[in-house]
Amino acid sequence: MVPFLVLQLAFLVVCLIIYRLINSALERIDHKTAAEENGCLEAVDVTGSFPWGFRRLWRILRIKKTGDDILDDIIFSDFEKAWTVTFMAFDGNAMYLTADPANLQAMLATQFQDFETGKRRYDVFKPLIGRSIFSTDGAFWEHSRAMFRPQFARENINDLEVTDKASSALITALGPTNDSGWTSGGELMPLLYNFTLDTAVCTIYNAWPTEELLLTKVQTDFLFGHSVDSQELMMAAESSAGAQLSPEVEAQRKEAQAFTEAFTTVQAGLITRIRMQSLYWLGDGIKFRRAITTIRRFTAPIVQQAIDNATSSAKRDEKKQSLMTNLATQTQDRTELRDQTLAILVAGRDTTSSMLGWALERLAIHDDVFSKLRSTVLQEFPPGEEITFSKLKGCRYLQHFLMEVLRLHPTVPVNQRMAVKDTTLPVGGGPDHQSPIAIRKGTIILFTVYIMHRRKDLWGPDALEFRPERWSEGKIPAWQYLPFLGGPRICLGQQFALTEAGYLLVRLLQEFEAIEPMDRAEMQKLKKGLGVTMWPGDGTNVRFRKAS
Ligand code: HEM
Repeated sequence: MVPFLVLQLAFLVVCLIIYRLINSALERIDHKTAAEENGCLEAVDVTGSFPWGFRRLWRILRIKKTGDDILDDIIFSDFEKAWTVTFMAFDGNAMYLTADPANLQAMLATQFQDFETGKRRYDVFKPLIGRSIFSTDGAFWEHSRAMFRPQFARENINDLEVTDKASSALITALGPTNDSGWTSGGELMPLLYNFTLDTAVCTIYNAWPTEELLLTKVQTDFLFGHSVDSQELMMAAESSAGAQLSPEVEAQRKEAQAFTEAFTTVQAGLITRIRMQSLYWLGDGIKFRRAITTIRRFTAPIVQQAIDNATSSAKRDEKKQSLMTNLATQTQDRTELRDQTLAILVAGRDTTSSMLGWALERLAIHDDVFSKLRSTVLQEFPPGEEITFSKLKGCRYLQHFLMEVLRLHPTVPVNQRMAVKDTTLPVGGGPDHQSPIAIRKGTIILFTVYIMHRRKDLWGPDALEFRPERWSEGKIPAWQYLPFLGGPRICLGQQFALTEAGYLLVRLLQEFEAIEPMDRAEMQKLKKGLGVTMWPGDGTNVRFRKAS
């Protein structure tokens, strides 16, 4: 006999499901009425015969078996009929998915006030970055943006001395070469993560001993600790980095390593939180919480130091200040200083290192692009001459190469906005998909620049080919290329990232005359890893040959 309580519970669940179904049906009717009133038409519905997105979920769950790619196969197939589509989400609400430049321009710029990043982003990222530029909307976001804007002005962009040292550290970490001039090769992504963390941490916090080592030793551990496992090579790398460490520096190195590891753990934890959607709070383990504590322990004295510097007239007037000290002249709220600067780290580390990973993969598999870029670099950046921001900006082929990398591999491939009032989007409705569509308050619109950057109707029949030359063949409409998005929330670190990446590539191309994948066939598959960002899924396994 089934206990009465269980029956009551079952009854409640059934009522809840019926309530949701009726609610969502009523919403659909409302939506239709609003659409008609605004002259809007319906977008193509791709929900399919199984409601609530089960079809998509089923395909995603079977990825390992089918070998499908989430973006190229599953999401792309939703766009078979139109570039803006709608579907019913798991919770019964209508959602939209778009890869239409006009709709992106509306959400990000012309109708900016109608769309927000939404509370979910704040909830997911809260443990690490609390209330900060990346995780808020409205007045607090405006305040944050105004506070950061001067820090990202051209004269404050990247401390190129730091970028230079981090580049040298990375080149050292590639290790010695064999008799034919080749490095032993291996997975570059950990080195690239450390490169971007080094440059960002030094710029933001002025915290690590740039003179002594940055993370050279940590990087060397990553590269040689497992794969090559040669004590001799490691010692050679260490001595060439001048890394005979004093006890103080060794303590700092340990601290830097603990911070790096904690940061990596937290990034992984955030991916879990994103994937768990509304149940994000169930995703945190003890490791995640400990890592947050480590990060806070690391930043606490730096925050204090920044406040002291900003309030001491002698220190405040020193020419070279960390970003944190500059911020501390505007607010002395410790929590805000911590959260805002960590937000910059989150926004800046994996995005830029992933771009570099893709860039090196492309150089490794396209010999012609490598040769052209290297000869351009040798001509415009003769070894020994200073590499400056304006020279990097002025090197057209280098810029076109980076733009093409971010076209085919935008490191933030899918994103979303939420309507904060009943509104419209300009295209996607009706049989020709050119009529406006009505969007109800609270609706989530997913958008994918990854798909938009690969549309043959926008980019031509060779849209999927990697061809930096396309950027010198005529003007490309601004809203069809958005790796950094656009409008008032455009990426603040765009120039920082392009300068940092350009600098490292120039240094690598000066130093090495060839780059080769460890397994060409595998690398040509260009597999992706997908989390907050999109990175080379199988790592960037390459080796370099030293210039003779
Ligand atoms: C290739 C490298 C990078 C790419 C592709 C990239 C991309 C993006 C994108 C797509 C957004 C918009 C997110 C949204 O509003 O939903 C964004 C925002 C942002 N990015 Fe970047 N980013 C990169 C590097 C950096 C770096 C190096 C920094 C800082 C050092 C940075 C700082 C920021 C900040 C602060 C925001 C938030 C802006 C706001 O909401 O007002 N980014 N980035």
